[in-house]
Order: sequence, then C-alpha cells, then structure tokens
Amino acid sequence: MFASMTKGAKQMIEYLNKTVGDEGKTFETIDFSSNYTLETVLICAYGIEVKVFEEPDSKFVQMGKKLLQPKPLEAFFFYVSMLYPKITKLLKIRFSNQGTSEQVFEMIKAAFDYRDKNNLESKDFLGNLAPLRAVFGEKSVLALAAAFFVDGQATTGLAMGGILYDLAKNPEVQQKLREELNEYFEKDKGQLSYESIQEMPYLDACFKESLRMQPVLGFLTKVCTKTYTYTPPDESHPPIVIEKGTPILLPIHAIHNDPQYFDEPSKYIPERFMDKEMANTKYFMGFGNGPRACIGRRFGSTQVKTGVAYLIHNYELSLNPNIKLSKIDPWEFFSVPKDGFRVDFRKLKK
Ligand code: HEM
Repeated sequence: MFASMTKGAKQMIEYLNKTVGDEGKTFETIDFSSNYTLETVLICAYGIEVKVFEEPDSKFVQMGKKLLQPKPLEAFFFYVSMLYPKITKLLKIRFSNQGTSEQVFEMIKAAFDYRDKNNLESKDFLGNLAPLRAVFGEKSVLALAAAFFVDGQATTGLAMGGILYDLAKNPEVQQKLREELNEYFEKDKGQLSYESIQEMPYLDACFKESLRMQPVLGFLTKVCTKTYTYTPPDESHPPIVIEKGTPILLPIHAIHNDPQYFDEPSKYIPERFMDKEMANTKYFMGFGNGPRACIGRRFGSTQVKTGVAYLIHNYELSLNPNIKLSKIDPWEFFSVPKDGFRVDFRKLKK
C-alpha cells in the first residue's frame, strides 16, 4: 500500500514538473491536495489507477469534488443527524449528495464485478471485503467500501491543503522541514521508506500543528453513555448533570485554539509538539478521542505526510501576495475559506 502512495506522490511531482514553468504557478492547495489523495485512495483501496492530475474532468475527480462540497441544506441535515440520530433514521434524512453517493456505489460495484468475472483475488481492501458480501449482503459491504472513498480522500485532502498553506505562510518552518526531509531522502537514496515517514519528528510536528490550528472537523460528536455530573471550575456555576443518552458536541477547534491548553495558539509553532508531554496531550484531538476516534489515522497521516514530503523536497511554496484569504462560510460543512488557500509553487534548483 505504501508503494502506491509513493507512486501517487511521484506522479504529483511529475505533473508539477510538466506544468510549473520557471516563473512558478499558483494552486489552490485543497483542490491540489485532494487530487493527490483521490489518486492514492483509488489505487490503495480499489485498485483503480487514474492519473487524476492529468484528467481533471474525469468522473472520479468530479465525484471527489462534489463530496467535498455538500450543499448548505445537506450540511444542515448532517448537524441534525448528529444531534437527533433517531429522527434522522425515522424520516430517512440523508445529508450526502444522493447522485454522487450512487456514483461512488456504482464505481465500487463495477470494481467488484470485474474482479468476480475475471476470478481476480487480491489481498487489498476490496479483496478483504469481497467474501463479506455473502455474510452481510452486497449493499452493506458497498456502503462500507464507499465510506473509505469519503473518509479516505476528503479529510486527507483538507488536512494536506491546510499544511501546505501553513508552510507557505511560515517560510522558516518550511525550510527547517526541508532540511529534515533532505537528510532522510539522502539516507533512503531518493525514495523515502515507510519507516522514515513514520520517524521524521519535524514532519510529524508540522502535521499536528496544522491540525491543531485548523482541525478538519471543528467539533466531535459523542453520546453520553453513563450519567455524569460535571463540576465547572468556576464555583459560581452549579454542577451540571449530563444524562445518559445526551448527544454532546465537543468543540475541538475552540479547545485547540485556547491559550489555557496551547501557548500562543494563533502562532504556528510546530516545535510545541516536539516536547514529549505536548506530543501526547489529551487536548489535541485532530483525530478525535475515545473508542470512536478515527480508525484511518495511520493511513491518513501516512498519505498526507508522504505527499507533503515529496512536495517540500522538490518545490518551494509561498503565499501569493495578490490574493487575499476569503472568509469562512458558516454554512459550509467543512470550515475552510470560501476560495480555499492560494499558494505559489516554485521548483527548487538542485
Ligand atoms: C488526516 C486525515 C484524517 C483526519 C484529520 C480525520 C479525522 C477524524 C475525526 C476528527 C474523527 C472523529 C473522531 C471522534 O469522534 O472521536 C474521525 C472519525 C473517523 N474517521 Fe477519520 N480522519 C482522517 C482520515 C481518515 C481516513 C483515511 C479514514 C478511512 C480510511 C478515516 C475514517 C474514519 C472513520 C470510519 C471514522 C468514524 C469512527 C467511528 O465512529 O468509530 N479517517 N476522523
């Protein structure tokens, strides 16, 4: 699987080498990163090879984009479904774009059918799911396989887009990261190993710091499983009883940006996560917390770190001075600026 990610990262660099001239080129980083994460998810999860950067109009790219931009009403239903899951079930409310979801189902069904027809057995994600169709039914397995498409590429595209913006905004951090990357690329003779991706401390710190400042999900949704009495630190507030079954929204964006938990929260300081205690702080919840924390953490972070590593090793990123950051639309599902993050890419001279 890591070989497929590396392939995706190399294809991304090949595309840039072809399209970015000497004067550089501006990209919207979420769009750009989502192309890379889409390409790697298609190959890693479904064994489908598409040169996403070369084919921006392909149906796969269009599906990925639509899933990233639910309409305001769909976002509204998503919040309703979190707070009142029973009503949502009862009224059969859906928050995802129906047409797009059907296309994703069709794509996965076609991949299953092709493998069945040609007696192809594979040890990848779809290969492991294939026998479960007989146990849980085709529809359930298709839904599970489709969840990988949404979770595996939309979240990672947003996370990577955010890091690229932070690195462009903080050139000294970018240079420090590049020095670490150069060292590891040299040690691994030009192609980073899986172990190196997991090991690089500054790459990990930059990744966490970006997710701290701008978590992909602004809040976590939980349900209280045991009645609990919370005593607020301010004694003038009476204790609060949280009944079993109460839906809870945990505002992680606010916690991540609270000086009580992170010093100078509005500053991009990856070094804070180099500290052993901070590296494991419970107040960092970029991948959630508790028994329902993100199950794709390892896949997602490896995918993002690999893309960032190849990019920063080969290209210098800077903020385009003529483009202002647009406002975050409160009606949007994910909290990103309306026009994304516009960043200039310039090839490094080696
Ligand atoms: C950088 C990338 C990613 C980020 C920042 C991220 C973040 C999150 C967050 C914050 C949650 C909520 C956890 C909670 O409520 O405690 C979550 C849940 C989840 N994530 Fe991710 N995720 C990422 C990548 C992925 C990938 C690649 C997959 C699948 C391949 C995935 C699958 C899931 C699933 C299935 C859940 C729900 C888990 C459950 O309810 O038990 N995620 N993720």
